[in-house]
This record gives sequence, C-alpha cells and structure tokens, in this order.
Amino acid sequence: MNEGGGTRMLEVHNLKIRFHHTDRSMQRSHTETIHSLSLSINAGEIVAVVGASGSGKSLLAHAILGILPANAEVSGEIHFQGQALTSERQKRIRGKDIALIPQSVAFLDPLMHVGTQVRQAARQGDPTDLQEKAFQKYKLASAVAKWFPFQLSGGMARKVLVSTATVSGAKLFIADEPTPGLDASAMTETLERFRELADGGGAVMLITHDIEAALTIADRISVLHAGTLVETAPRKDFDGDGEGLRHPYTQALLRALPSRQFTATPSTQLRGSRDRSGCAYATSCILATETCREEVPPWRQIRDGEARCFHAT
Ligand SMILES: Nc1ncnc2c1ncn2[C@@H]1O[C@H](COP(=O)(O)OP(=O)(O)OP(=O)(O)O)[C@@H](O)[C@H]1O
Ligand code: NI
Repeated sequence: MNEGGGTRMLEVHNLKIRFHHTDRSMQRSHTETIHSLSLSINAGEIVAVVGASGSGKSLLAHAILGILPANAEVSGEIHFQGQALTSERQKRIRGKDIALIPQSVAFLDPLMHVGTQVRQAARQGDPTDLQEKAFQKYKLASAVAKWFPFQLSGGMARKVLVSTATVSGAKLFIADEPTPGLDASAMTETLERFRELADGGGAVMLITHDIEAALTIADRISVLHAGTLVETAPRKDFDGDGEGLRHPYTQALLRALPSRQFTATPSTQLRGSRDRSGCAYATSCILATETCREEVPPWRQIRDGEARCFHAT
C-alpha cells in the first residue's frame, strides 16, 4: 500500500533507452532517447504521461511491454505488482496482465475479422459475450465484428483497440494516444472507460500530447521533456495559473493551452547523448542560471509530487 491507498501496480526506476546503430563503414554509435526516468502507478489510478512529439512517450510504453526493436538497449528497473519485470515475464503477461491500447491501428491484424481479434484477447468468461458487450459499450454495430481493419474509420478502429484491451481482464492498461480520430463524445466516452478500469482496481497509463484531455481524467500527470520526466504532479496543481506546479516547462505548457492564456511554449529539441550537460530546458527557461547550464538537476520529491529543477519548491 502507499499514500494513494491503492497497491503499487507499476514502478519504473531510472529507465534508460539507447539505440545502437552501425553505419556503412561499420562504425558503431548510439543515441540515448530516454534517460533517468522514474514513475509509478497505483491500482485505482490514472497517470497521464504528456509530452511533445518525439519526447519519448511511445518508447516508454514499449519498454514496459518489452516490444522495443532489437537495437534498443534498456537499463533501469521496472516492477509490475511488486516483482521485477524481466523480458520472460513481459512476454508471459503481455496482453494478459498488461494491455496496450496502441497508438497505431497497424497493431491490428489486417487479415483477421476485428471481432475475432477482440475475442482472442479475452482471458476470462465467454469471449463472444465479452466482445459483443464491448461493442455495445462503444456503440459499434454488431455487424462490425465481421469487418476487416481496412474497413474501419479511424474512430471505429480506436474503439476496437480499446475493446481488445478491456476484454483482456488486464490490471495495467497502457493507452498510447487513444483519442485522436475520435469526436468529442467518443473521446469523453473513451476517457470515462479508463476511469471505470481504474475504479475497478486497474491502473491506467494514459499517454497523450493532449493536456486538456489528460486534465479531465488523470489523477496525476507526468511531463516528459527531451527523454526524461521534468515533473509529476497531482491534477489539482494544474488549477488556476499553475502556481502549484514545480517545473517552469510544465507551467509554460499550461499557459499555452487555448483554455488558459494561449501563450506559445518555447520548444527544445531532444538532444543526443553527446550533448547532455546541464538541464535540457535551460536554453528556454527564464529561471536558468549558470548551475542549470552545467549540471543536470536531480529528480526529487517536492511536496506531493516530483520534479527535476534546481529552482522548484
Ligand atoms: N527505432 C528507433 N531508433 C532510433 N531512434 C528512435 C527509434 N524509435 C524512436 N526513436 C527516437 O526516439 C524519440 C522518441 O520517440 P517516441 O516514438 O517515443 O516519441 P513520442 O513521444 O511517442 O512521439 P509522438 O507523440 O510523435 O508519438 C524520437 O526522437 C525518435 O526519433
Ligand atoms: Ni508516440
């Protein structure tokens, strides 16, 4: 048990992902895409992971599931339900205890009826019954079960992917950008479905670049910037002008929202491992000092959240 009351479902500690490359002259090199990333999700909780395109959101999901390409080297620790998530265990529980709601519809088998794909994901109970109930919940006509993925609209495909995850009886759901292509009501419905999964004792990692969506449903929000988290904060800290937030980048993201001040956020590139001195946000940060440009700030507990900033209080 922990502060939030639910048991710890997922714990990621000091995750690092590097990609190895060999060029034409057989020279080997690597790029570091994720570094020093730590986060946890409890049963009953939705944690949103937000960040710009290319910040490393999908890589984080794929590392937890053990589906990174062969040239990726992963280090750090991942625990699921208190036990180390080794690659053998990842293989065993993928799609069972841990379900992915993928970013790309390409994850569906193009040659199999979508109803069959959903039924195959069912682990407990009658697969046909579970599939039909899931389709009813998402307002997919029963005839759609006999369709192939190419016949689905983007929104329908998303609903099929969510159905596949919900019938699996998983305990941890990792949803990678589950809302694009959905109209406003389908989006609200999808987010509500995640709330149900969490209220039923599941844990949800909601990966999105849509902060507004994250704020409507998540209990905590983790902000990814240039391959690492800069802040994890409870939902309430995003209220008002974000005075409760700890990191200047999170505050800038909040101010950039159309529903808030709509101020442009300075963007910073993901930098390779050769270029990691100091805080990755220092070049855009109004608070940056000499120390920020020279030393990487440590990830530390601040009040009921965490942040990576020398100035955060
Ligand atoms: N197979 C790979 N080899 C080398 N670099 C990769 C590989 N896959 C991803 N990357 C790099 O890692 C970084 C993070 O990629 P990732 O797909 O996790 O971003 P993301 O936050 O999910 O972005 P988006 O919002 O566009 O989905 C990117 O800069 C990308 O170029
Ligand atoms: Ni992605």
